[in-house]
Amino acid sequence: MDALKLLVDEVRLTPILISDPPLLNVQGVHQPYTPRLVVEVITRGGVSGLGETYGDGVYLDLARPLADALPGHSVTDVNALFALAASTDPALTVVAEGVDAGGLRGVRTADKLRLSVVSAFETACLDALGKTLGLPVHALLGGKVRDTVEYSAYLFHRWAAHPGAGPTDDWGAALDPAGIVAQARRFDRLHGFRSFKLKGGVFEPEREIAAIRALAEAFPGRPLRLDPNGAWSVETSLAVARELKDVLEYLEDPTSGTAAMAEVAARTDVPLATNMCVTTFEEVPEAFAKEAVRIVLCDHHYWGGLHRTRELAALCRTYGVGLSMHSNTHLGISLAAMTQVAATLPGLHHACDTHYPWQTEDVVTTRPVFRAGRLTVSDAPGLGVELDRPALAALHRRWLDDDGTLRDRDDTAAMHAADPGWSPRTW
Ligand SMILES: O=C([O-])C(=O)C[C@H](O)[C@@H](O)C(=O)[O-]
Ligand SMILES: [Mg+2]
Repeated sequence: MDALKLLVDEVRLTPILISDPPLLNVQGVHQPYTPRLVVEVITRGGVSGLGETYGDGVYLDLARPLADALPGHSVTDVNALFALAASTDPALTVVAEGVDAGGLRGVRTADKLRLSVVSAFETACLDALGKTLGLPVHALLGGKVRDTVEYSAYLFHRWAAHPGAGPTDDWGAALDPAGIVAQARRFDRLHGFRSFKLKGGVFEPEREIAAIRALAEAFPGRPLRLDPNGAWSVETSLAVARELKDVLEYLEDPTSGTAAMAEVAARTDVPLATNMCVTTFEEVPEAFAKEAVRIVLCDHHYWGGLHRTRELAALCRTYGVGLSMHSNTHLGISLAAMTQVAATLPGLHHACDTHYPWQTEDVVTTRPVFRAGRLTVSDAPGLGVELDRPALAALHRRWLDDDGTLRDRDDTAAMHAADPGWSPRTW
């Protein structure tokens, strides 16, 4: 193997806007179109590797200088990406810290944003390396321990249509327990998902408890999760846990922050999971010491890539904490990366989240097919996906044509289109 062929020759960044249904969450409603960034790394050997991450302006500001700095580095050198990203980071001082409006991903820090950018570059480098060597990405991570990866259905309260213009679909509204059960039945029929996660924090807890109860009745014995993204007080969380203790696989981020999660955890037997209070390695020691969570949702976008996802998995294994996987709105490149890394994690005992079934547009040539809620782990070189260049160009054109309103995801702003006085609620 000629090592020179593994040097990065060019990096292409393509911001896109993809259609998204009017899914409701504690922060508001999904915009009709949401930004994603496609990262393409081309080696001197002429091989192209793909990665995907958040596409809002703050991510683009971090991605552009990293893309400029990467040529000349080897796609084998993924550990060096972190230092390279830090050294080329122009935005550190201007990133506002606080709660991320769109992503519901816990406290927002410049570091987390940078890791999410690095993750797409790491994935692209591993894809290029795998394609060059004729090996799947899972082989570069030490090999798969399973041939299929299980995903769960991601249920949302939702409107039938976006207010004003926007993409449409035939799912209809789901605003009550019957609507959620109908949605679950359709997911079950279409994709065979065994477990169901309901996005909560939208309506008063009683209505969401009723939706979970209705699911338990419609699908006896199936794993059920409820995730209000930290919208409840400690007492409300405990009341919900009491009501649903016999049917929940886990309760995800019922309340905000490690201290409050630890208080809930100490007073209920329902396992608590998180993708909000443990989102960085720095947050792990306190959360594990306080036994605030029994399950951490990994996410290669948050944690800085596929290798770091494996590091998180090792930590969880060490401390007897379970592992699941989080998902935000994403396309087929990220789904392939999620599946490749999930295939290598021995301690992954919960079905992974994925928004993918809600996404009708993609930049890969072949849509992955869920069978019995599972994806087969690809053994093709790299991630096993190919870029659909005309689709990428069309979605990029949409991004170019946008006047800037949709280029930064803001679920609260999207909600204001329907209800100008709306503000996020807590119970
Ligand atoms: O906590 C979670 O599972 C998420 O934040 C997933 C997504 O961000 C979801 O809630 C959304 O996009 O509305
Ligand atoms: Mg969550």
